[in-house]
Amino acid sequence: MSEWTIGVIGGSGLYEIDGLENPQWIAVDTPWGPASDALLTGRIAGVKFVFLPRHGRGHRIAPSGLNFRANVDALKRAGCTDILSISAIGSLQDHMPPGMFVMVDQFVDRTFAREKSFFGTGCVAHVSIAYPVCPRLSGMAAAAARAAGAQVHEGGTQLVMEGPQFSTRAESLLYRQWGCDVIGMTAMPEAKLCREAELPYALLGMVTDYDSWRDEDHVDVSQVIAQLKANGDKAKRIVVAFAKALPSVRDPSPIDTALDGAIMTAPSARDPALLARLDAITARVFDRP
Ligand SMILES: CSC[C@H]1O[C@H](OP(=O)(O)O)[C@H](O)[C@@H]1O
Ligand SMILES: Nc1ncnc2[nH]cnc12
Repeated sequence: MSEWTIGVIGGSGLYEIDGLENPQWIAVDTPWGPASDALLTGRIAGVKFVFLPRHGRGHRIAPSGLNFRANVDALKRAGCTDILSISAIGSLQDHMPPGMFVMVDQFVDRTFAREKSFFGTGCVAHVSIAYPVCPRLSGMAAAAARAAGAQVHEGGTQLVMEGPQFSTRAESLLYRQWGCDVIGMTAMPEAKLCREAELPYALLGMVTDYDSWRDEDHVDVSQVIAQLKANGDKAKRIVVAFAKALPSVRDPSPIDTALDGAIMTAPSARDPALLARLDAITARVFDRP
């Protein structure tokens, strides 16, 4: 029998969540440097939640400045079993209008200026990321979103760009030709790192704009903020509905063992300094009796 501890990463416009019993901000040190902020912990409907504002309170940190490794490590260290990421996204499709929530299930990673792995020289690992999203978590989040009154699209491919500028019209049109449905700046390497940390990950995307592909308009921050104001409370209600509907027992997920067979470096060739940094991420695989 296992208990859920749900990590929620709040994106633009979401710097706290509602309904937490006994809320406490706790600072967590990580060997990867500082996370975006302290973690807000507490319970909703009896379920343990750990909330991290992705850009920090006050939206201090730009997408390329985020310390994704520290964020995921801090959530792992805080005991999270699953991660629900909430993100503002642009739409590349007419049928995914602003105001809709999209449960993203695939990514095209076009980011280039970010640390993308906990592993490296001294401890090499290759996890599978073919299916980067946990279908169980994503399905439960979709149901919660509907229960909270949101219009939900289940499934969609997200182009993840470096930013911070939005796309040119030519880029936006190209991403549509590639078959992408939505666009954002933060889901990668977040999703990859969660898989390395053996944390099932789901992405609830709030569509805020039509990016830059339409003749008649193109995204700017005022559009994004207007949509976030209109939908931010809904996102908070979705988290509460999600907590209320969680089964009381967490059955194991295949993602809980994503590192099995993934580590290539022989025990004798592993770098003790890197192993020390990996203490939280690899605790299950290396500390087995
Ligand atoms: C304010 S628009 C661009 C900004 O919003 C999204 O952030 P998040 O994914 O954290 O909600 C997008 O990825 C950009 O960082
Ligand atoms: N059009 C867009 N491009 C990238 N990230 C976004 N976040 C919200 N809208 C976006």
